[in-house]
Formats: sequence, structure tokens, C-alpha cells
Amino acid sequence: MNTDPRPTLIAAARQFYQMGWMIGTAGNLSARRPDGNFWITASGCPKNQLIIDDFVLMTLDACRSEAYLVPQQSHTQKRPSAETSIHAAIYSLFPDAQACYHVHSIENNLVSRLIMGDALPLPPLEMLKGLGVWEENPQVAIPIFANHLEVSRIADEICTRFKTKMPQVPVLLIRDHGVTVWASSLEGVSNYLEIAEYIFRYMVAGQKIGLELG
Ligand SMILES: CSC[C@@H](O)[C@@H](O)C(=O)COP(=O)(O)O
Ligand SMILES: [Zn+2]
Repeated sequence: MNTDPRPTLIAAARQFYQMGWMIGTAGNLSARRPDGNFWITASGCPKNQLIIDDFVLMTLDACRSEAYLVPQQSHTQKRPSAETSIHAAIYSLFPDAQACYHVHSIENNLVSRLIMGDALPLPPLEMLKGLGVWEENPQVAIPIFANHLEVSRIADEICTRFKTKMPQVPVLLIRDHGVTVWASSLEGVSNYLEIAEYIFRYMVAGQKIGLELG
């Protein structure tokens, strides 16, 4: 990824806003640069009207799963997303990840309540191939994490769980909060998010008509 990812992030945020996934400043998007630093949306920005200065450059301490502001950012006084620690956790756990998207949709909030355990089993849909699962009748579950006011606690729990058990697909849910997806390219992360949200819409619609989802 040699070009500036910010125009792509701006376009993606506008699209997700229109889908109802980034309403009222919700959500945050990030992408890595070739030097390993990553751009992330500044906190509290309306996602339908982002500009190039609505991003903050962070440097990653992969060993500690923490990110820090890159100094000398004369162009912005903005604060990074309040959920930067989750992006930092993903980038440190998955060195191939080049982009990480987090959105709040009605459906991703609803499905996080379909089961009160720590993983959501998915129906064996063809669409799972788009998340990299090429199996007959796949048994896939998405990890669910508790939502905490202190975001670094969510990030710590992601690190702890994924260090012992890697997720089957690059998707995680935070209960009553939203979804986070990651991929090795900007194109890939958008596809993954669209597929995850398709599956969530399917599950919510299936529940409504009493479908057995397993
Ligand atoms: C609509 S408030 C949502 C926030 O609390 C948070 O969950 C979120 O996704 C956006 O936080 P931000 O700091 O703007 O990146
Ligand atoms: Zn959020």
C-alpha cells in the first residue's frame, strides 16, 4: 500500500454512513502506511463529511499492542479515535493486516444479543467464502467481546483471547456496540465488512421468520 489511504477511508466512511453503519459520528476506520504507522479517524468526526485532516497518524508498539501519536503533526490538533487501542491490538496481533474498520449497525448490535456466550455461530452461507472459509457446510463462529467503558480493557481482552485462540474469520463483535473487521488491503476490508453485515442482516431476518439458523 504505497499511496495515501486517507481518500479511500473518506469514501468508505461516506458509503458506510449512507448504509446507516456510521450514524452520529459512530465508528472508526484505520489503514497502515508502508512504514508501519497507521492513519486513524480523529475522534468525534461526522463520518459522512470527513476531510483529509480528520485523521491522526499513530505509531504502533507491536510488542505492547499500543499506539502513540506520531509527533510533528502540524496539520492537526485532533485527538485519535477513542477506540484506537482496538486497532492497535489488531495490527499487533495480525502483522498482515493493513486496514481495520469498525462500524455500528442495527444488525451487528442485534446479533450480538442472539447468544450470551463469547462466540456467535454463523449459518453455513455461501457468503462465508468471501471471508476465506472454503468448506462444505462450514462451522464458523465470530468471537464476541463485552463492551467496557474503558476501551483499553476491550483491547486487552481481544489480545488475551486471540493469543490463545485465533479467530476463524477476521471479524469480531463487541456486544451492544459494533463490529470490527481487518484485512490485508483496503479493498479486502470493505469486502469483509459488507459480507459480515450481509450475514448479520440474514440472521436478523431469519430470526424474524423463525428460521433455524444452524
Ligand atoms: C456514537 S458514539 C460512538 C463512540 O462511543 C464509539 O463507539 C465510536 O465508534 C466512535 O468513537 P470515535 O472516538 O469517534 O472514533
Ligand atoms: Zn464504536
